[in-house]
This record gives sequence, structure tokens and C-alpha cells, in this order.
Amino acid sequence: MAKLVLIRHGQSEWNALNLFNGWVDTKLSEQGIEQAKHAGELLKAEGIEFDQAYTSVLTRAITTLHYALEEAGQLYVPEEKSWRLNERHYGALQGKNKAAAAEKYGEDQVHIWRRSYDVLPPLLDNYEETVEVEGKTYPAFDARYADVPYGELPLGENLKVTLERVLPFWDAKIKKDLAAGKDVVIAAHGNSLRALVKHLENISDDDILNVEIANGQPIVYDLAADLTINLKKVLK
Ligand SMILES: O=C(O)[C@H](O)COP(=O)(O)O
Repeated sequence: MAKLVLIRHGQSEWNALNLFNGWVDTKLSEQGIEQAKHAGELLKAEGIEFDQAYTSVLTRAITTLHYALEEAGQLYVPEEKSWRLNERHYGALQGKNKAAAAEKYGEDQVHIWRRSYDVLPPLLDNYEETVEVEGKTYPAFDARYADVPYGELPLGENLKVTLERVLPFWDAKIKKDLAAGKDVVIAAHGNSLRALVKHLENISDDDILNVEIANGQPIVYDLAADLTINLKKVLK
């Protein structure tokens, strides 16, 4: 029986400011660092020893993984990063304030953009667009995406598109590890993890609207040999 642990990164600086992050490479806030360390303490208390770790290519997820593994005494665990585990790309909403967007476009519209399965956010016009926040410029795409075939990079994603780009990595890597009985941790993002949870738990397109994943609270699955779920618990 393999264990799969999903951890959404700790609070980011832009989570604290209530800004849409998406693929913008924001850092953990002080609170986010504490949440990541606490996740590691919880995993240590749970006694899980990981064989493999996966994370995205975004700093807030990578550092969450490292703080948590260090706290759990398992910083040695092999890790692999993939853009396919990135947060959903929030298109032209990236860097915008979530409350200001709700005032401008209406609460309902913003909730649909944030939580619906198949409604796309407003898209970027091109790959060269940058995001400016408080005098700092964030590139939309940089060298870390150099190996991604040009057309595969998104200009904005809904949950459906996010799931479609998570799944090839899940099938090729993570699923194989689990099937081989390895215990795996994935440190990723609110929506790349919602997509994975939808797939794993077979949640309907409508019901996924109500699924929220908290920062830094590990979700632990005990999986049967056929990867069906024997037990799920959220550590707090
Ligand atoms: O990208 C972001 O801003 C967050 O990580 C997730 O945002 P959401 O709660 O609006 O989906």
C-alpha cells in the first residue's frame, strides 16, 4: 500500500496581499514559511518516510517542499520538478487584486473564474507580456520554460486545461511510483492540486466548485494496489 501526500504551498506574499499569483513566481511570506515547517512537523509525527518528492517550477512550492522535508528530517529524498505541477495560469488576472476584480466584474464572475471547471479567465495577449506590481516587473515566462514546446505554454487556464497538462506527468511518473509501492509527496498549488484531487477522487465538474485546499495542510491518501483510495485524512 502506497501513501500519497499532497501539500499546497504555504501562504505566498501575494496570497497575503490578496493578489492573483498564477504562474508569477512569488515567494512565501513569513507565515507561509511557518506553515511549511508545520506541515513537516505533522508529517514527522505521522511517521511517513518518503521515497520520492515532486514539485512545480515555482519558488513557493519548491521552498515549501524543502522546509517541510527538512522539518521531517528527510531533505535527502529525491525530488523532481515539473512545470506541469505549476499553479493554473491565471491569464490577464495575474497580479490583480481579487477583491478589486470582484468589484469591477462582480463577485459571481470572479468566483466562476476562480472555482469553475471549464470557464477560462481573461487570457494574456502574448507570451511576452509582463506583470507589474508595486514597481516590480515579473516576466510571464522565463528560462525555466525553455524546454516546453512553444504552443504548450498557456496564456491562461481553467481547471480543465490545468488537469489536462497535469495528467501526462501524473501518468508518466507519479502513478508509476505509487504503483511500485513508493510513498510520494507532491508540493504544489491550490488549483493544480484541486485538479489532481478531482481526478483521484472522481469528483464531478459541478462538485469541484466547492473544493478548497488550504495552505500547508498535508492531505494524506492511503492507496490500494490499484490506486483506489483506502483512507484520506487532512493533517492540521
Ligand atoms: O494563484 C493564486 O492566486 C492562488 O494560488 C490560488 O488562487 P485562487 O484561490 O484564486 O484559485
